[in-house]
Amino acid sequence: MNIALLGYGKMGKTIEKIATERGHNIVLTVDKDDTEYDISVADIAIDFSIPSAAVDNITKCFAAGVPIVSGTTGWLDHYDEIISLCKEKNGGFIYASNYSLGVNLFFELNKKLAKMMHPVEGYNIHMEEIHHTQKLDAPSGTAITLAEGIIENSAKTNWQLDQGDDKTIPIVAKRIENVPGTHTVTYTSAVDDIEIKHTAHNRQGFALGAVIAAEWLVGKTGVYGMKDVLGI
Ligand SMILES: NC(=O)C1=CN([C@@H]2O[C@H](COP(=O)(O)OP(=O)(O)OC[C@H]3O[C@@H](n4cnc5c(N)ncnc54)[C@H](OP(=O)(O)O)[C@@H]3O)[C@@H](O)[C@H]2O)C=CC1
Ligand SMILES: O=C(O)C1=N[C@H](C(=O)O)C[C@H](O)C1
Repeated sequence: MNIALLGYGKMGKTIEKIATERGHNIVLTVDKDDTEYDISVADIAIDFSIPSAAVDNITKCFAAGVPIVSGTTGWLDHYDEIISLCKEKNGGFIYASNYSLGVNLFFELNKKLAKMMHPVEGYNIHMEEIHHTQKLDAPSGTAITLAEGIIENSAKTNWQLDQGDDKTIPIVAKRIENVPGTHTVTYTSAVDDIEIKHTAHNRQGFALGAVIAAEWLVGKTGVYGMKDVLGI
């Protein structure tokens, strides 16, 4: 598979290593200053860039008929318009806030726990995410997906940074040097806590998941998620 990497930073470089080990070719890498390039040299694009570049990068892929695996977070205000554009252009698209197998299992566990806790009285929920200090968006995309999983399965209707109430899940976002990504969901009562936590030790799980998603998406059209890729 010939891959274009849109965003050649920490994730782009980790994906390059794993994709090459799996026998793929990186035919194009794009960073901030690369404005003139031909994306159609690639069978598939993988975007791990920055929030303000994601929509433009995805749009260019649809225009060129190149399916795209989108990993960049912090652009979801434009999600609905991107999905409409994908359908209009008959593009191929996967977005996941987190491509690691472990986090995708954690997403399912989180939904099941929220469903179990829904009828139980006396517990308050809060979430915490910790990432490295270069991260541009807060809360993390993964934290937003976790919050959405709780909202689908409880009486909560929204999330907010730092503050919560009966309807609102509070998410605390911490930035600490070199942390790849840690997410915790805690239910607290007067007598105990129930806590589920995912800790990424490095970026390899995210990168491997993105390459597996690209292998799955290549040659397809339509809008998909990691549940489709992993069959969970
Ligand atoms: N879904 C998932 O599983 C994961 C998602 N992420 C997300 O991926 C994104 C990237 O993370 P990470 O690699 O750590 O970040 P980095 O800052 O290390 O890399 C981002 C790269 O994007 C480049 N860039 C800037 N503008 C553009 C543009 N217009 N087109 C293409 N590339 C551009 C930057 O170039 P320059 O340095 O020249 O500015 C930089 O090399 C973030 O949004 C992060 O939240 C991260 C890990 C996992
Ligand atoms: O910026 C990061 O590094 C990460 N971003 C993603 C997110 O916003 O959830 C995924 C992972 O946690 C690492």
